[in-house]
Amino acid sequence: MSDQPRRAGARRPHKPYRRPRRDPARIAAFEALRAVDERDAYANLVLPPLLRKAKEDNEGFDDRDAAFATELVYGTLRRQGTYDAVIAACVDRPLREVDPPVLDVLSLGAHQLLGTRIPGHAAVSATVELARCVLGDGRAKFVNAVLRRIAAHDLDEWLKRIAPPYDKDPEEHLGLVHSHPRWVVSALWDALGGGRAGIEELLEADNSRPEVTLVARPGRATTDELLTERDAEPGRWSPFAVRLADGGDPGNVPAVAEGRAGVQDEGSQLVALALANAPLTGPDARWLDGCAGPGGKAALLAALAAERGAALIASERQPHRARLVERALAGAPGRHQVVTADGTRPAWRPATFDRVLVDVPCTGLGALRRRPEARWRRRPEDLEGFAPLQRALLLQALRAVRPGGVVGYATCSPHLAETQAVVRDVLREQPAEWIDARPLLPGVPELGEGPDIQLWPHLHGTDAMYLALLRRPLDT
Ligand SMILES: C[S@@+](CC[C@H](N)C(=O)[O-])C[C@H]1O[C@@H](n2cnc3c(N)ncnc32)[C@H](O)[C@@H]1O
Repeated sequence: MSDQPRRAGARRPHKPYRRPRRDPARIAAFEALRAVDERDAYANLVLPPLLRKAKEDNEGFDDRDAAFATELVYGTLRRQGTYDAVIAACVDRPLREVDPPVLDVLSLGAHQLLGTRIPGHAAVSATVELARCVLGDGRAKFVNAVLRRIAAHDLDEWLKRIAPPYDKDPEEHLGLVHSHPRWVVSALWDALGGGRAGIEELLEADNSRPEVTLVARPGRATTDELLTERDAEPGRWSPFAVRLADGGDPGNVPAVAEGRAGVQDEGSQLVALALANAPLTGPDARWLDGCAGPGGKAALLAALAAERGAALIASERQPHRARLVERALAGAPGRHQVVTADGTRPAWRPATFDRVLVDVPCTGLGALRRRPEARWRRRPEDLEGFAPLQRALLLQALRAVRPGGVVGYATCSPHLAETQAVVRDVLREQPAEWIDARPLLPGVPELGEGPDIQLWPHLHGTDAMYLALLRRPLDT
């Protein structure tokens, strides 16, 4: 071969330059992924303003485009572990050496190819156009080459190639097939117990979109009123719950706009209900929500307390979250007050309350359906950060309740280090009677062996909420 530079005339004729086709939905999805990646943003917070902007800037950008962009972002983030392994098998360098924006475009392409019904050729060409818009023509060629390799197999075939056999390494297998970090698979399995079928159902439930559930706050709205909404169905377990089937927009429900109803997972409703219904002898006049922000459970507790003539104090350490609690309680019946206070250094005297809820800060491993990026951001070390706070909040709750009164310890994580381990440790320091919470939720199956309860997305359709109910002994 000649080492003379080729004359221009000998080159293949250039195709005329064509501007890349702009697809506002895919561009919004890419920008959301960048924000999640670059500045640890939350997808559910960054996406709505991006979609509003896409609507303003692009005539014809409609609700279907917005739904498509949302599906791309949530689907890509949820399945990121699987897609990363597939992409790694298709590039000739370690993934950490691939530019993050390029990786985001590849992940969006992988999701369209392996996780949607978009035909392969359309998924590749639309993603290459996106790459041309947001990365430039040079890197779009790399994207094109990688996507063609990904498109050579379907998801099942890729899973056979990237995941070890179940029998060889069950946790790694499940982590890759169901796109969860290995340590999360391990922790969820420890909490759930049982064999392969249950954990697989749970991991898949984490990858599904949760229904929108409303709460009709007692005394302010009724489920009958909410059931007049389009595609509304009664809740499965909570007497206050109404589910909005696909496409339901709570923003359009008048009772929600007026604060008489709210958006609240049924698991959270059941926690508030179980605490309110725990048997109590003696007065039942003062209730405390010690970790109230943003106020979902406080709003339901306030309504339940008002029915009984009890007063609620809703306490929250962070001032901006305390303001959210104020907003959630605005217009609520009965007596209630919001205070900004650190629950580990209480602003009230010991033995003040008849019922206390502490819904403690946690890893949120029970709400992975809602926060698609959370599973990749959390680290096992986070547990060590939460542990002392969770113990301190429960200990102070047991001191704040009067002898004979009831404390509810709740987390939105089923991790045993955040649930039973905390309760057991605190009970060694501050003895209390562990009440069987299961009879307080009649009709709700599979609540575990008791006395505490653990809800699960795959069994109950709720977040994986945990609740332990503890009664302070009369002689303390
Ligand atoms: C899981 S969230 C509570 C959710 C709330 N119960 C609801 O249903 O809307 C935990 C809350 O505890 C608050 N928190 C964290 N540390 C606290 C402390 N030391 N004292 C009181 N609240 C605290 C957090 O700011 C957060 O708002």
